[in-house]
Amino acid sequence: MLVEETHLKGCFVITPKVFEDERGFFFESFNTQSFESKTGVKVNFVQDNISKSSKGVLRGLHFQKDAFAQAKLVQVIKGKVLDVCVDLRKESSTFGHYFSILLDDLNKQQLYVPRGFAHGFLVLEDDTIFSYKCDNYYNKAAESGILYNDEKLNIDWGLMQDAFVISEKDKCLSTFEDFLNE
Ligand SMILES: Cc1cn([C@H]2C[C@H](O)[C@@H](COP(=O)(O)OP(=O)(O)O[C@H]3O[C@H](C)C(=O)[C@H](O)[C@H]3O)O2)c(=O)[nH]c1=O
Repeated sequence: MLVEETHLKGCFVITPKVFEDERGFFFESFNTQSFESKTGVKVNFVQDNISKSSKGVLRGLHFQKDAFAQAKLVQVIKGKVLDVCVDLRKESSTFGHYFSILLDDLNKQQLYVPRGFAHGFLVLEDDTIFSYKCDNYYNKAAESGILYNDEKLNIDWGLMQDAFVISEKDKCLSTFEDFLNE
């Protein structure tokens, strides 16, 4: 597997080694030993999530607060997304900066999003299945987030601006300014 650190420290793009033959393909979607040796990050994932979305759905930007913060290893099982993570670590030199990447079932790439980040994705193909591992349990009371189109974050979501499908909850998320003043 190839591991490349992004410009956001601790956030990695992982390209697994895929074994293809006349039957199809095989790859290790996670291996603790390989992950830790290549990233230098010790992680203990405790929860796996899967969501299915239609084209145009935008989920995020989400994070869990404080002790309930989650690191995530995200990937697309079927379809394609523009995946985005935002550095919300106030001591970080890239605080407020984001990284985006196209994840799909062809490149089979994964993104490791450390604790202290907001995460979201825009779905670019119908019936996209998104799967991710979390290193902390879901805690509804600790859920928080930032508006996907926050002016200060200025995330480039591409050309589909008017066709997004967004939950009422996500439409009411905080601005980055509000997050700063919390
Ligand atoms: C996240 C989560 C949700 N739920 C329940 C709560 C709701 O009744 C239902 C749908 O939740 P929500 O609308 O928050 O799902 P997403 O919008 O896909 O949220 C996720 O989307 C972005 C991209 C993320 O990175 C987060 O992991 C996560 O917040 O599942 C659970 O039971 N467990 C969970 O871990």
